[in-house]
Amino acid sequence: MAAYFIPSRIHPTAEQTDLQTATQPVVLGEANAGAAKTTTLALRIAESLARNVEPARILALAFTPEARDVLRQRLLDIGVPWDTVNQLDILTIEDLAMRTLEQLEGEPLKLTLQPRRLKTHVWRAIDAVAAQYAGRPGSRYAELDLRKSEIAVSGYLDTLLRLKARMALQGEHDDDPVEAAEVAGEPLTDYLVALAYETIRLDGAEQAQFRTRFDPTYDLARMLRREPGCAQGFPRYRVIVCDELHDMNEASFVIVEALIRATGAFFTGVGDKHQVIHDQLGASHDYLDFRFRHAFPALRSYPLTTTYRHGPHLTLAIDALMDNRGSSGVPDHTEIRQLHYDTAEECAQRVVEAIKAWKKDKHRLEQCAVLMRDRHQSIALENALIEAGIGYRVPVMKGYMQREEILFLRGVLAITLDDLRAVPSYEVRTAIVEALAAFAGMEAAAGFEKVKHDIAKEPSLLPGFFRGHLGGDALADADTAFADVMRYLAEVAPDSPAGEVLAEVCRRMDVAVVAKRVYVNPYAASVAARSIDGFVAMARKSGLGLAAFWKKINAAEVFASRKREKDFVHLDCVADVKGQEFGHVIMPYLEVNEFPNPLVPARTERNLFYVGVSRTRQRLTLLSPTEAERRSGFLRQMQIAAVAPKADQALRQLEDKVREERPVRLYLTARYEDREEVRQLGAQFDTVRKQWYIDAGLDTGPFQRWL
Ligand SMILES: Nc1ncnc2c1ncn2[C@@H]1O[C@H](COP(=O)(O)OP(=O)(O)OP(=O)(O)O)[C@@H](O)[C@H]1O
Repeated sequence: MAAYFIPSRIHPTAEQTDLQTATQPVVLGEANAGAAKTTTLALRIAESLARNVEPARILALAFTPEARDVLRQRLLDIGVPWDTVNQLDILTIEDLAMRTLEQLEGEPLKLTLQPRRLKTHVWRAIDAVAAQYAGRPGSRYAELDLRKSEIAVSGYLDTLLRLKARMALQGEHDDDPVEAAEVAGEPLTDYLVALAYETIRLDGAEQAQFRTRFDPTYDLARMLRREPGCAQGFPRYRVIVCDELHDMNEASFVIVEALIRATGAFFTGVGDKHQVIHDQLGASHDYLDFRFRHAFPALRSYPLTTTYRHGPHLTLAIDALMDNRGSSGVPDHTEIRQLHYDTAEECAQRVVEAIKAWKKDKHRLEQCAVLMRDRHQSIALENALIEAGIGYRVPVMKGYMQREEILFLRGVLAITLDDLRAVPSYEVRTAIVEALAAFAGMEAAAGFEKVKHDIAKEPSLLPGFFRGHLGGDALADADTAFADVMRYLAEVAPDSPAGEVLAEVCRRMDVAVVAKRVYVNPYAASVAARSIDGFVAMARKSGLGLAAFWKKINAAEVFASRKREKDFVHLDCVADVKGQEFGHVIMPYLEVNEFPNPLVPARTERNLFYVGVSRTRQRLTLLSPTEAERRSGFLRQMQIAAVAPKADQALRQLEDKVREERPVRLYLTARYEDREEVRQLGAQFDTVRKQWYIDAGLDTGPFQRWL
């Protein structure tokens, strides 16, 4: 079918146009990375606008705020004006759930985000399970393994999230928890704790007493399951689209399915099953593979196989990695550079060189992204960037100096030197006090909230508070590790070597163990412990005394947090840049035990690596150890050299094809006051792009001044 909407900038492929103009009520697009899923969804929205659907009756959904922003950008890219984009509802599923619950409950939703603040609820749940089941007849109950350690709490919270994401916490086996746990595939203890936790959270009432991340989605899904009539409260959308279906889980599916049925809207979803990286949240390719088809038997699937993000050299290497069969529509040679290093610092130096080479080739720095597997890797990278005077932005992941574990060590320095005042930002001073309290295990102390702000306002109170609280008379008796650290610091001279002092603090505190208590999740704790190691190593290497080191990091923070509109590179974790793209992608630390991370399932790691490399438009720089045995296996799997001849050939064919392409319409620069004149000459008005145009075959002579 001919499209009503013609985009600016791009020529859609036949596959894209088929999806843009599809007439079936429920449509899925199955694609490879960069194969224009989001762009095609934008085309689908624009097509609806061109067919007179009001913007306010269109809902565009994504799973993450980043993906939501990319969708907005793609609409602008294809020529939908800013005003129109602003009238559309472009939301994450969690945004939609929050908005719907707020309407139903009549008050704003508050979320408790840090896992450690949920710990007391988990402990109460454990006590409740012990009271209810211990000593109950039945061999399964005798095996209950109720522990309150940090690792156990973290395990319970992980299970809880998995159960909620999969909507596996209630069901037909409610009266027999043993069977219910078995069906859910979780240990009985975890299942019972999860049930008890939810009883506390909901406190017998419908309205939750507290909520954390994902609870809004889960609560709305629960409500829709129990009372499908609630769905009638959704706005009367006529068109719904959903991006990144590979992030879908059962709770989100319940919401989307209810939305489609209640509104009768036309639905289009797109996804790429190789981009499933959130298995923890119950994401699975099942939704793309069969759940939608099962719920909507008339569904029609459309493939999207051509990537427009990069040329054939990278496309074919990605095909080799993923065992895929995509092709490229970009007639450019996407460069893949490989560099090697021996140490973490050398790797960071290579990153700086790669950025400088990009700049020297006259490209913009903002088009360059350094994508890491994990945030602990950023210490060496940030230091190297600061040293080289290269501005950077850390959009999702905070810069290392503002991460809790490092704020704790900065707090230690501030106490020792009695110089919290040297930290210019009020927020950072507050965060330092919070981090100290968290690592000292006293963040829940009565009145702490007020004290925190008092100290941030009057920094000279800091040493007195932490020493006095656990010190003074109490200090002599206190046998906590933190009190021991306070005693040690009281003896330390300001010119003592910073590296040695911090190492001693970490040793006395046993920070790896403390990190487990603070972070609860073992994986997050291991990343934090590695960050701490990196920071201490950096202090050692600097050779500076405490006072000089303190000055250096505060100056570095001022450099790093300067607001920049241009001349900066992006520094982020791969998992946080899904949906985005960059001219130059640099991937450091591609080595055994870093990427793939051995704590994560192999398939998820490969998908994550694929997400990283597929963000590239023009140049990909891969950094791995000089020693071949230490290199990440993914590099070999890409078969970069082996696919090059085939890629050269594909590139030549593409160059020929592009020469033959002709636009369908020519858009004019005519303004409002020219409207009668151009209309009489035969021009037509595009109501979506709000521009005059002529069909390509028309004589352009009379229109020269508007072309
Ligand atoms: N027909 C086309 N011609 C030229 N460029 C296109 C075309 N369609 C899309 N593009 C461009 O291709 C790039 C990738 O598109 P898009 O972001 O929509 O892909 P995606 O499949 O959603 O990516 P991912 O899921 O990997 O984030 C964008 O820069 C987009 O502008």
